[in-house]
This record gives sequence, C-alpha cells and structure tokens, in this order.
Amino acid sequence: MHELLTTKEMAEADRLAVLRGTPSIELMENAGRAVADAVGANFGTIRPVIVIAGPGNNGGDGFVAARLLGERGYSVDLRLLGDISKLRGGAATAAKRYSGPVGPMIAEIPPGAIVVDALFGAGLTRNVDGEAAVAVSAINNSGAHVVAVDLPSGINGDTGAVQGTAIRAAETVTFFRKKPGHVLLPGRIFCGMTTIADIGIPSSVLQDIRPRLALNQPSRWAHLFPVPRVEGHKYSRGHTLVVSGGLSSTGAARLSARGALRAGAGLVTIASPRDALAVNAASNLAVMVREAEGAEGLLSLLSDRRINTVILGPGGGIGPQMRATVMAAVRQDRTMILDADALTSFGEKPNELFTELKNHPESTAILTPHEGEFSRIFSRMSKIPSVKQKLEATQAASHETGSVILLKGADSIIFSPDGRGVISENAPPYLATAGAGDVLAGIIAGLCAQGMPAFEATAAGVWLHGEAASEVGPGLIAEDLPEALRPVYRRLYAELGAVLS
Ligand SMILES: NC(=O)C1=CN([C@@H]2O[C@H](COP(=O)(O)OP(=O)(O)OC[C@H]3O[C@@H](n4cnc5c(N)ncnc54)[C@H](O)[C@@H]3O)[C@@H](O)[C@H]2O)[C@@H](O)CC1
Ligand SMILES: [K+]
Repeated sequence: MHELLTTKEMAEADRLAVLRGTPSIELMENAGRAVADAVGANFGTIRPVIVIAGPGNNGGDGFVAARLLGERGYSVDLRLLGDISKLRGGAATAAKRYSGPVGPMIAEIPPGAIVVDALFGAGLTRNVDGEAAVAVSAINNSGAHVVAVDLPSGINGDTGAVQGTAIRAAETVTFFRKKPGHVLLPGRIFCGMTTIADIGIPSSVLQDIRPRLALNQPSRWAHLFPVPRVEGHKYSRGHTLVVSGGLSSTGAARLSARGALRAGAGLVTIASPRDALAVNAASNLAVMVREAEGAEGLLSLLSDRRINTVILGPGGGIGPQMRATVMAAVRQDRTMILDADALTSFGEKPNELFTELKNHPESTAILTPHEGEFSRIFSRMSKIPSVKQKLEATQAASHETGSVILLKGADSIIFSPDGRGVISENAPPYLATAGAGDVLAGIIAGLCAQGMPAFEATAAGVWLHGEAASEVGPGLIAEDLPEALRPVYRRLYAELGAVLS
C-alpha cells in the first residue's frame, strides 16, 4: 500500500481496472460508498450533510455519497458547480441516480454541518476561482467538519500545492493508493487524516504501471537493512570518517560521528584539524580522533581502504579548502555524504563537483541539501527546475548528477539516479532544530558503512531519524537523536523478525 501514484498513473489504474472487468460506474459507486461510510463512522444522522459537487467525476463520487447518506437517514443538501446537464459519463449516471434536489454553489455553511468536499479531485487543472473560491472560503471559515473526496479541492494531487485556494479537510478519503499531494506539504496539512479506500481496482495493475514513487516506509528498504551477525566484528561493520571543522566548530562533526556509531558503523573516526584535536578527543569516547589538515590530511587518512564512508560538510567551513577536500575524497572512490558547507562551497561552481563525480564512477555521492542549499547548488543548472517544484527538482538533480539526492524538510524527498523516489511523512515538527541534520548525515553514513546501498541507506536514515525524534518527543535537542535510535532499532528489528542475542 506504500506506492504513490501520480494523477496520470491513477487514471491509468482506473483504465486498467475497467479493461479487466470492473465498470467505471462501479468504481464510482465504491468511491462514493467509502465517503458515506467515513461520514457515518464519526457522525450520527442528527447533523446535516452538505455535499459540494464539482463538474467532473469527483462530483460524481459526491452524488453517490449524497444518495447513500440520504438512504441512511441523513438530511442532505447537495450543491453543484455548473449545470447538471453538462455532467458526462459516470458523473451523469450518478446524478441520475440521485433523486434529491440539486442546489447552486453555496456561499454560507450552517453551523454544525458536515461538508463532503467533492468539488475537484485529480482533475484540477487550474486555480480555483469565482463561485468555487467563494464556497471554499465559506467552508473554511465555518469550522465545519470536512470530509474530502480523493483530495481537498484546490490541492494539486501531484505536487501538494494550493492552486489559488483550497479546502481544509479534517479527513480525506482517497482511492486505491495515496498520491504525492497527500504527502507533500502543504497538501498533507489540508488533507487532515488521509485514509485509503479499496474501490475494486486490483493491485495487479501496479505491475503494468510500475510506479516509481513511494512513501518512505521500511517496506521500501528493510530487505537491505544491515543485521549485525554474531560472527561479525567491528571491521565487517564498516568505518566512517567525519571531517571536523576548526576549534570553534567541532560540534557538527561530533553529532555526525555519534549518529554513525549509533546507526551501527563498526568504527568512526573524526578527522580533525590540529587546533581542534584536544576538544574533539576530550568529548568522544568510542569515536577515534585523528589529525588531518585539509585535503592533504584527508588523503593520507584515506590510504586506509577500510574507511568506506566519508561525511563532509557539517561545520566544515565554506570555501576553497572545503572544495579541495571534497574533490580529494571523490578521487578516492568512497561513499560520501555531502552536507551543508560541502554543498554551499560549490554554489558558484557546481559543475566542478559533478564533472569530478562523473569521472569517478566508483565513488558514490549522497547530497543532503535543505531547500536553501538546494537552490544555491542547483539554480545554475538549466535542466533542474526551481526547488519550488520540489519533486521534479529533486528527481532531475539526481538524474543530472548521478547522485542520491535528499531534499530535507518536513516532507523529505529522496531520489535515486535510476528514477526511484520516496517521500517521508514521519518527521515531527520538533525535529527542526540545530544539529539534527548533522546527526542525520551520520546515520546515513553509518548505514552505508555497513554495506547498505546509497538510496536505501538514505531512505532508511531519514525514516530512523524521524522515528528517533518522535521517540524523544517535545523538547528534543540534536544530542538526543543518536541515543533515541536504540529503542527504534529494537522495534524495527523485532518487526523485521531478526533474531538478536
Ligand atoms: N481514477 C479513478 O480511478 C477514479 C476516479 N474517481 C474520481 O474521479 C476524480 C477525477 O475525475 P475527473 O478527472 O473528472 O476530475 P475532477 O472531477 O477532479 O475535475 C475535473 C472537472 O473539473 C473542472 N475543473 C478543473 N479545475 C477547475 C477549476 N480550477 N475551476 C473550475 N473547474 C475546474 C474540469 O474542467 C472538469 O470538468 C477523482 O478525483 C475521483 O474522485 C472515482 O470516481 C473512482 C475511480
Ligand atoms: K475533493
């Protein structure tokens, strides 16, 4: 159930289901019934129901729900945008089956009403305006409990963007699979709680559609998640190197190092400039500290081939030295997590980095920008859209650079150069705190160190980071995150059925 379908893929699912023998009116009947059931699950027949129907099949679902709710004893007031004679296909059939009165668009909602929002769904093609916009603001201002059909009207199913204005729903009933707009912000907030109803589309249609996007859930990467083995030893669990900043900025590297250790890397070393050696050494026990000045220093440490992952960026400083250090790591064919300063340092010359990466196919880069960093590094690349179109932008950036890209946010997006993508929805709001990103870079590196492939390690890292934050709860500071991985790992391993002694 974790696949995400674009609106185009959903239309294809619909078409294939019809080809395989389910008439489209039956899909619509099932959709409308699921909506009526959602109303019935929470409210008795005392509260009036207002169904706001649009001119397409979303409106058709609304007509079905209105008919069924009427049959179940609810007082139903159906309002239609446009002319009933203009309805086509399933929507026209559903309207014929509805015997109640059909009123014009509404501009005021009576107190205590339940609203079924069947104005626009997957077929929204432009900004909501005119009468529809008036109805949307009346609904939003009324405080009514809104059940949205498929998507809150005004939310773009593919991007989660608000087109003009949008209905704020308490719950959204969607069909077969979620769409990106249910998960991406701000769409997710407008959806309220989203549930998925089975409307008779067989899962087998997915074999033809082959969706590339999914929710970031363990089902996407659990089969590659490292399980420590009794016969294993620290060297078999990989070695992560974290490059530290100077004396006044060592905290970020230390947070990364702790994240990598807790994620299960066998060994973690901080490569530290001389002036910061004492502070790095004094504040770490299990983490080793080695002296390394700039690119030269890193190169000499990387002569140890057992070091298989390198974190560059957290607290490392912006400028030519960072650029040289990153380039040195790329030439050493390692898996690198490039974060923060390592990305910003290439803001003026991104191609320098990407050409070097192309010349070293044995090295793997995972880039972990937030939106600001993403713009800085990719805005000069013409084939990459603005970060405002975050899904397409992340996918294009991954494709163009051959790197795994993690666009960090409350709806973190991760793409692999092969076109697979996941969107995360488990990050609690208090995760937006100083240093949390440094820990995340460490967790991802720690998983890569143990042999997990880059895309899956990044997805797993982001998921674990979100779970760890929820484990800590409000008041969280970045230092808490590595420590909170323990109960999260315990639960995950229990779910994976791994036997740990
Ligand atoms: N695809 C499927 O498998 C199924 C789809 N169903 C429903 O069908 C919906 C999609 O139906 P449609 O493709 O007909 O699309 P919609 O019903 O979402 O909207 C299309 C209609 O709205 C108009 N429109 C779009 N944007 C507008 C705007 N800003 N202002 C005014 N008018 C606007 C279009 O001209 C068109 O008439 C889904 O969201 C779902 O609710 C269900 O019936 C069940 C099966
Ligand atoms: K809707």
